[in-house]
Amino acid sequence: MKVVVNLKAYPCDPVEVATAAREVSDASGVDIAVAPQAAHLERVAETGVETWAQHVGPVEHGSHTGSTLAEAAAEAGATGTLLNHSERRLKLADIDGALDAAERADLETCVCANNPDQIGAVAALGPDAVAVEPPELIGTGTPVSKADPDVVTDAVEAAEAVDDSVAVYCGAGISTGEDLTSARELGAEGVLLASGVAKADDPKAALEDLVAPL
Ligand SMILES: O=C(CO)COP(=O)(O)O
Repeated sequence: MKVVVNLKAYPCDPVEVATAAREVSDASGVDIAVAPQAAHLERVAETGVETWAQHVGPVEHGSHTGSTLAEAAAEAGATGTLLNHSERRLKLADIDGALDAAERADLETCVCANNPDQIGAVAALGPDAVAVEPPELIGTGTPVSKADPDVVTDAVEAAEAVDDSVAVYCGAGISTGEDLTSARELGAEGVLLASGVAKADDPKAALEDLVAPL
């Protein structure tokens, strides 16, 4: 199972979370990536943790003020990127352009989507992974794997029908080892989570709990 910890714009210490993630990943052998704010990519990458951008734009070098250039994210140490997060929605053409940008910069990609139909559509664009995250469960602490397990199994089916080489992750409300195990039993190959770690009093303990059953 892959674990991607999205720090969003939460007021946590990105280096503390990244260091904890690297230590837990090293101790457990579980692949854990951290996606901080773009301005924190370099400091997070310096901890040695697998570092992802939260977004890159469908742009090349040029006149694109305020964009996140895939090459700049890679130079800062990112090796992957989320795209089309529910809080950073893109038009289909821009997802396609951002995937091209990520490929140019050699970034692993995970395209998020709200539901299984959208998962099928974005899987067709050829990302490395897709992640189904029902927006109404994001940040609630109620895991998608319990509240809406069909969303996960239907997303796995939808992606497989289009391209079975695309990994399927799920997210929203995931915070415990039990949530992770249920996600795996439903066919997910990874999870995306945020508040369960970024808002935890002890992010390292939260990560240890998360990977304990693996
Ligand atoms: O949006 C998410 C991960 O990208 C999920 O957020 P929560 O883990 O806070 O529900």
